[in-house]
Amino acid sequence: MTTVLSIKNASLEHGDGDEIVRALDDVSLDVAAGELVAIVGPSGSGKSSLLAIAGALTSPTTGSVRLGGTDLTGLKPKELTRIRREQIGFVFQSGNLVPALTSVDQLRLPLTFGKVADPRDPLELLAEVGMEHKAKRRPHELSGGERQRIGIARALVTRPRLLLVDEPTAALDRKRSQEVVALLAEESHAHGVATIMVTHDQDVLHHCDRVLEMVDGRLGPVVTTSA
Ligand SMILES: Nc1ncnc2c1ncn2[C@@H]1O[C@H](COP(=O)(O)OP(=O)(O)OP(=O)(O)O)[C@@H](O)[C@H]1O
Repeated sequence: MTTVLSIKNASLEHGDGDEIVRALDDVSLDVAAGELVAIVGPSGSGKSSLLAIAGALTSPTTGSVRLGGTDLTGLKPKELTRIRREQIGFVFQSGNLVPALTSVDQLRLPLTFGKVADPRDPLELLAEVGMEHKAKRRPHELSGGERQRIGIARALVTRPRLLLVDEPTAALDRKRSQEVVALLAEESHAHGVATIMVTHDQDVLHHCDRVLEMVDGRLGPVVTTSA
């Protein structure tokens, strides 16, 4: 299987002098094309920090991050911005949609930020996530689960290699949570997207190909959950 993301021995420290917080401590993680990896762990354990280095939002203090064979550490901010736009999709807790835009326009928006080599067709993608009948709706006319589907579709419209998902079920009931994470698994498998999902939701872990736990900045196999 093709490795899309390869994090090697990454540490991330915040602050300086006496106030140093080690948010990531010697973390290594490979994620393959088509794989959905869940990261669980207590609050403050470093999950968001892991998404930040995987998403080229922050460089690790030590160690390396490679995406599609390119070493991100040492690239200039402008190059990192281009890589984020072209190769990485982000999905947030509550969809983070633009209030004034219809569903189909939410998907068109990322295609207006710069040239996209091989975009998905927004209407086809809406249909794939089961939302074609709500193409003209604005976010306030959608349920939480529907907004999350649109957020996922928007993140996929540029055909990213890597999808980073932060607590996608935080605002959803159990049934909608299942549907949203099942959709993430389907999309990752069908389109060869390497997906990392941070979650507190034990009930959705069975949709994931691997579950890892972050504890005090260190990443390892799950020891405290039943998954
Ligand atoms: N910009 C920053 N400056 C200083 N410390 C930070 C900064 N960002 C994060 N931290 C610290 O790094 C550690 C890891 O934080 P992180 O946000 O990655 O945890 P998390 O597992 O995502 O938490 P949560 O589940 O609450 O979102 C925490 O101790 C946090 O206080």
